[in-house]
Amino acid sequence: MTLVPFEEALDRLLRGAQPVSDVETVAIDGAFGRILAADLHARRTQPAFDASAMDGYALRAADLRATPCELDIVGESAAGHAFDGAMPTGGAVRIFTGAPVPDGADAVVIQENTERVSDRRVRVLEPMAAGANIRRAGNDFAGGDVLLRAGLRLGPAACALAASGGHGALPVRRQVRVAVAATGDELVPPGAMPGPSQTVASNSLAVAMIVRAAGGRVIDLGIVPDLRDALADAFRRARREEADVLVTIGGASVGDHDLVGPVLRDEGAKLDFWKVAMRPGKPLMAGSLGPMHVLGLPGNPASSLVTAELFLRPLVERLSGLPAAARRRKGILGAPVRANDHRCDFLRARLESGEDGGPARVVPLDRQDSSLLTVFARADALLVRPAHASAALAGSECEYVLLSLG
Ligand SMILES: Nc1nc2c(c(=O)[nH]1)N[C@H]1C(S)=C(S)[C@@H](COP(=O)(O)OP(=O)(O)OC[C@H]3O[C@@H](n4cnc5c(N)ncnc54)[C@H](O)[C@@H]3O)O[C@H]1N2
Ligand code: MOO
Repeated sequence: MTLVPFEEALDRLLRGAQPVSDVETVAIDGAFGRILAADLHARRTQPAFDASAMDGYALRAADLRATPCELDIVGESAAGHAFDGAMPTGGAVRIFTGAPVPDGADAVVIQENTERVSDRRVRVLEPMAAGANIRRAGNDFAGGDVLLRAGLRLGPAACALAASGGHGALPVRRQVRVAVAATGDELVPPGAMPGPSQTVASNSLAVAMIVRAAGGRVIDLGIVPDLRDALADAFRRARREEADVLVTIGGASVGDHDLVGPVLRDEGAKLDFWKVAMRPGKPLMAGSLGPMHVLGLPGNPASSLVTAELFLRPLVERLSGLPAAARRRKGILGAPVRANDHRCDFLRARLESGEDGGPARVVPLDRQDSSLLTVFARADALLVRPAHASAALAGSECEYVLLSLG
């Protein structure tokens, strides 16, 4: 197979992805990061009453014609404990932030602008306008208002608004299920000490985190040895568990033990492309196995992580029904770069803040070998060098992709 250009590969992958439509209800404290499945209406009005915005005294602005002037304190209104009576002319009610403004009062004077004359009397030092320091009922929202629109990914403030609007549970789209299999006889799980000729399955851990950052749920297929039967079993398990996406890591190249492609074909997968004109990540594989999307990531650590960021993450977002995130940004090259060949390069790079809030300086890190996690862990971004790009000097414009949590 010839190398598919990067943009075309991404486009082909995403074009075939239909968002999941199943809806479920989750308790609001578990809704962070989930996607709202329907417009959410307020079940109540907030504030439900005219509320004081300050600590001070509720009064009638018209009673302050000549200041300083003294008013009779006729009671108290605290948050959670309203003043029951009506406030007479010339009266004042001691009031605290968030407390209901008593009937008859139309302004709140902050206590710094008063002097307490006695238990029963307060002197107001300055005149004030009606409405001052009062938050009107419905100032934030009224019952029936649309608080949040379907399709929104729920963050802390949106969940707080939903709770304030009277909701304890929310309708959300079900999470996209992503089965992740690390393949290779040499792999041991994180935390275990590898024996001779072994290494730690570090990629699957990071890929799972990228899936979760994109809003997906991980089905961990563990470490699968380079054996046809074991791979076939893992792929069948992914289907049984109704994964939307099957991700394999490693075994994607052309070696005798690179069995992911052959076993996928035996299991009936249709491979759309294998090998993309990009560096790292050339042996990336994409296709489908029944209703499941299949993405075979190359095993080298940087290759796995770059392809997970650039293909898996947008795929999970698309299947979740999220709008395409614009993660490409323009920056300024922080070091000169060579002319590029036919593979689009994604160089691990550090970001430095730009002058006067301008675009960031993108500094490619020294070593770009695809096995280097030390380099990746220092990177905030991937500097994009398109196929056949000419050499560029420090200070010229460039494009970069922000990494997860970067
Ligand atoms: N003759 C050729 N050889 C290779 C080519 C090629 O075109 N012709 N392409 C190279 C490129 S580019 C890449 S990328 C790698 C991809 O190889 P595989 O996807 O088959 O990966 P493996 O051989 O299984 O592993 C490569 C490397 O990564 C380590 N690995 C694998 N899985 C994990 C994991 N889950 N966590 C951490 N490390 C992992 C593995 O131990 C190997 O060291 O192929 C080149 N070869
Ligand atoms: O693509 Mo490989 O990913 O160059 O190491």
